Amino acid sequence: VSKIILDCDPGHDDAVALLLAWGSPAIDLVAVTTVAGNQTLAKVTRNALAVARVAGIPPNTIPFAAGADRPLVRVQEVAAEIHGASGMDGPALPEPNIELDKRHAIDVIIDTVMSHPPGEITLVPTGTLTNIALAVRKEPRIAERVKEVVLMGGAIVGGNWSPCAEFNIVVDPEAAEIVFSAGWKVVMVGLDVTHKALATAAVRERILSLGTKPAKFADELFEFFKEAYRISQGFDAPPVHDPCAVAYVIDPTVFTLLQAPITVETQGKHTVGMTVVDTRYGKDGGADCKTFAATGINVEKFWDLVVDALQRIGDPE
Ligand SMILES: Nc1ccc([C@@H]2N[C@H](CO)[C@@H](O)[C@H]2O)cc1
Ligand SMILES: [Ca+2]
Repeated sequence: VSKIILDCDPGHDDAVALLLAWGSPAIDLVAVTTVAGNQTLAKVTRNALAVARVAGIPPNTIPFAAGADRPLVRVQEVAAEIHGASGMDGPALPEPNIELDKRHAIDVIIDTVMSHPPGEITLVPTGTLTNIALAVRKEPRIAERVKEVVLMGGAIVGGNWSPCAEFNIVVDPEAAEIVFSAGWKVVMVGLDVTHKALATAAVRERILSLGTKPAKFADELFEFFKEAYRISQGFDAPPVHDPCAVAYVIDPTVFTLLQAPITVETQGKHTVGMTVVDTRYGKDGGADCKTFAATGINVEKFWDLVVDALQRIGDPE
């Protein structure tokens, strides 16, 4: 069982990542932290607590903590055209029943990592990397204590916020550069694979047939996400990015990886936020390469994990 901290900005797909992490028997969700990204910090935090209620996460079990409310250097950008004004438009959101932890998210991350043996905690960021960058700057020792960082973000080729930059990276590229160069193992689950994790009609039928409230909630998320993605990016079905990072932790064989140096462009006029994956060094990425990029995904196995997790969550209320 993998112990993870989910650092997220719910976000329709972050919500599915949280449901997957909570429902999967292969994951021990030890903390949830939020970061400004898809929407403002207040909105994504409220959304995270609403998803926790849907998932039936009992109060006083897992710390939920809010983190950075803006990027390190640049002006905050949100993705309202995809996630709506609330950050999770579509389903009615239940009232939260979990009180936020008093600590800042980065202190929950640091305290959790430093209080567990080395190599036990996996960080799973599915939003901007502001919290992760601040945490490793405040307590550099987490870089050698964390098992690995498995993040949804970036792309080997392409982008969704510019022709060559993905939202989570480009909104805070300075934070991303800190994370990719901190010395810990980083697995980048980027658009190359997440754009294949589509919530098609068949997938939604499978999920709805579970007949539970969390399944219905997920389908209502997909309905809004589908329309937003159709209008803004011309997709027939919405790519559900964030649960791909959690799925990698559950079963790495669902993905194929490329070991290669990855750096983040922070100066480019046309290329800022690009994750530059250096494929010149062949299969092991050259000496002491700690960064990996996902190149392939078994989409059927991915959705099996999501359906299984929702099935195990059942109907908590
Ligand atoms: N257009 C768009 C913008 C942001 C996101 C969010 N950022 C990542 C994908 O770019 C995911 O974490 C998702 O929550 C998705 C689509
Ligand atoms: Ca996200």
